[in-house]
Amino acid sequence: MSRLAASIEELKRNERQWEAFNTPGNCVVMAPPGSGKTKLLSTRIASDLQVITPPQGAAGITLTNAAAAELRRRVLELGVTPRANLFLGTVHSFAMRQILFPFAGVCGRGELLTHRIATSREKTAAFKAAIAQVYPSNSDTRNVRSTVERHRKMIASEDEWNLAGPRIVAVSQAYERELASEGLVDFEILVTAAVELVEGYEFIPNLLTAKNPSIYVDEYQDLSPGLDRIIRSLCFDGTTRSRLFAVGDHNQAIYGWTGTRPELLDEVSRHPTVSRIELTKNYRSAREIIDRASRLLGLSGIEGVSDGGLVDSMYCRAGIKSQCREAGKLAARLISEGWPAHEIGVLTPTNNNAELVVEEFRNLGVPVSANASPYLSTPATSLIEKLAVWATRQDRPDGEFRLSDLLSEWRSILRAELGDLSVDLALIDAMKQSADSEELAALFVERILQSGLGAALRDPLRWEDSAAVSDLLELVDGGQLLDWTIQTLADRGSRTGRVGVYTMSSAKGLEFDATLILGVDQGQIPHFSSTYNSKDLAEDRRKFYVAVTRSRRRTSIFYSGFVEWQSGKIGRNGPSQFLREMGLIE
Ligand SMILES: Nc1ncnc2c1ncn2[C@@H]1O[C@H](COP(=O)(O)OP(=O)(O)OP(=O)(O)O)[C@@H](O)[C@H]1O
Repeated sequence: MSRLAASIEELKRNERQWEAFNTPGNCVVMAPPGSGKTKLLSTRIASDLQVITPPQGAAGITLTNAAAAELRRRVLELGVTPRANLFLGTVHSFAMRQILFPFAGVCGRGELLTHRIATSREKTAAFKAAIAQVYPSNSDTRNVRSTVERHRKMIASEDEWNLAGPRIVAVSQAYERELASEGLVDFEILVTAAVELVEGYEFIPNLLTAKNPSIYVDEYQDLSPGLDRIIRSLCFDGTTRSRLFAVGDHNQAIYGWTGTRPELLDEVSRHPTVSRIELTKNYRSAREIIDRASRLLGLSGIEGVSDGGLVDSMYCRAGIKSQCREAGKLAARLISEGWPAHEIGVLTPTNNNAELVVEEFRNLGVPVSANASPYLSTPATSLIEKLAVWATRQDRPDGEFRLSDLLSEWRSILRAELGDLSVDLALIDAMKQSADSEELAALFVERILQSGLGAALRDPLRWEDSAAVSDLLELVDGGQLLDWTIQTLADRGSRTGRVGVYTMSSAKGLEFDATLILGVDQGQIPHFSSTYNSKDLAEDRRKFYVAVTRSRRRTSIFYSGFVEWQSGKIGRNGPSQFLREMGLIE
């Protein structure tokens, strides 16, 4: 039996999954963690592609590069061969590849394609200049940037901008002027332009729906309002329409700070043309994990398929470092008992905490791989990390990545012509020069850029990659990561045989046998700034719910009763209220 047939057989055994799989028109599936949303989506894409013939194709869209990579992996695993017109990627890349790149020029917005995406440092400089133009020098401007960014991300209406105030509007305009004067754009400018094109020119949705008779969306609850508008234009509003198959869970909406509204999923599921299907069976987590997590959100009725499981909490009196140590000891014990190291995930509230975990685990001799990253994970940055793994292990033929696989990723990013061996040779030459694992990461990244990646990133279609690699280079070349070596990069690329360390947000969509969650102290989780606002508190609770539901068999939670802030201040507010809500402490 083929993998696709086997997956379909599994769906058949779950009445609701089967109903969703066979829904002919628009369908929105709402379901809890581990209930097979991504499985359903990938099986449906693979199955539909058997009858969608070129030149028509399909678009599978999700929010982050990590989620897009996972969707692509699952679809290809079901026997689908990559083909032109099969788009599996992020919403941002959909907006760029399918809307701006083909249509911006003919709609008088061609300048967008000649601009470059600003790096983090360039955006910070533009904001600084914009704020200085609008606010007197002694003003408290701490929240100005985040307010402007939230409004820009949500493509705020005129009323919403007016509510924020004239100075916020002025900063936003000055910021865009600053970027434009340097020939730069950011993601929000591009997404807003894509929305304007789709909504303003009828021929664009007509052509897009002809090209993509079906549109599949994973994690709909995380789409920003602008991207929700693009999907609606294509699936509900036009004279021609794509069929929508979307999955999501409003209880896992964790990007509200970016202007996302979890209600959008509910709204789209109630559209008159949509069949709304709710799943209730969690295939991932054992009973105890489902029950404790459900208490957190006051949920009931989630079925499970396996009994048992463990959720426990550990008090570590000496603060976050002692939490890291205790978690390291527990991980070492689990590994010695036979739990695969890569099936243990350590989740932290912040990047800084994740770095502490890596340090402490290394001291204890626990193999560890850091995944929380201060730069965006995209195909190009993750290839650089994998190349670092290969460069540091080239003398060992049993290394984690085969050179042939890396070369094929390299060729795909460089869009190399078949038979052009010079691109392979340039990379192999760069690898040969990178044999010293203690060499600075900046030199390694520069070398990879000069070997062809730099030229490839000038292609406007590689805009996300280009921005992410520029961020990475800024950080290792004089920024916060100046001391990184090739080995540090390699430690991020290598997962096999290592405990993975993630921030709570970056672990979304992943699953582990055991999850160790650190820093669960009031002020940090929930964050003190969220405790004044019921909406923010609800989002922090959902973020913690996502963390707790990553595990199959064991969730262990670490706390100290106080938080040590980077400023040196200590906030003594006891353990997280969520531990009490889950019934783990009195
Ligand atoms: N009908 C089924 N039969 C057997 N296993 C299933 C079935 N549906 C899902 N699973 C398994 O359950 C696990 C969780 O599935 P999946 O990752 O698709 O869930 P999800 O709803 O996308 O989770 P999350 O929202 O937490 O990311 C996977 O290991 C998947 O193979």
